[in-house]
Amino acid sequence: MAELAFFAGTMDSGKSTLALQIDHNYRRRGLTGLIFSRNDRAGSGVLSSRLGLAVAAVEADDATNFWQEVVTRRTHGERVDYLVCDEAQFYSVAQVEQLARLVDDMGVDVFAFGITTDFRTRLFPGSARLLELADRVEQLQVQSLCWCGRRATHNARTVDGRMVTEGEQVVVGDTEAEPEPAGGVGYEVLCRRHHVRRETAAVAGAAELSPETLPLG
Ligand SMILES: Nc1ncnc2c1ncn2[C@@H]1O[C@H](COP(=O)(O)OP(=O)(O)O)[C@@H](O)[C@H]1O
Ligand SMILES: Cc1cn([C@H]2C[C@H](O)[C@@H](COP(=O)(O)O)O2)c(=O)[nH]c1=O
Repeated sequence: MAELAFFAGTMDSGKSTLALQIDHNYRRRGLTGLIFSRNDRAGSGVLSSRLGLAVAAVEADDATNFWQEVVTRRTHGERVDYLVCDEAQFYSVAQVEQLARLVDDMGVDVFAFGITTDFRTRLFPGSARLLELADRVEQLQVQSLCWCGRRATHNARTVDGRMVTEGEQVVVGDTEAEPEPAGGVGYEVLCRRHHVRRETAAVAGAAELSPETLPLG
């Protein structure tokens, strides 16, 4: 039975890596899939992992109709067994509904990957619809950590190391640029406690995990 699976996690939790692995394993077994991404940090038409791997992807945008993409290909004799959909938080509600229809009416497996909430802890519309419609929601097993050592559960947007709470919902960026480009936007994953307090690593003066702050228990 085909399914719509949503793999959710904070930034930097290994979603794109898992997307590449799933695609690799399905391809090795002779299945044929399509990879979609939207606004990947590495540029347009690519799905990239921080582990260094990247593959070509179809760039989704506002005009993309996933249902039509598959119908057109199948009409031309192409096989489409599954879709890998990265950065799915940026998909529209209608696009997520197209993905669900592909599962139900065409038997296409859909693996979607994305962050659930934005820098203000609000659900992205695409992620909200995925949570509502998915057959299976999986939290990533790799824990990303807050500077204090707790599991990171929230995404903070930073400017000059300080957490900001105003701005557009969508601003492409990375957690790895340290410090982020002058005046530019960066991201940092935090536990809820430090997200609420707006306490980033820079504000706390924590360059790395300290044994004194790390709750090892
Ligand atoms: N140099 C490295 N060595 C080992 N693992 C790394 C390295 N750099 C990044 N990673 C792993 O890659 C993960 C981020 O993977 P990625 O797929 O890019 O995340 P996401 O798509 O969720 O933002 C990190 O949590 C870490 O586990
Ligand atoms: C929190 C938050 C993130 N983004 C952007 C930043 C990145 O480009 C992607 C997440 O990519 P990742 O592969 O999961 O690291 O989302 C955003 O636009 N708005 C936000 O609030």
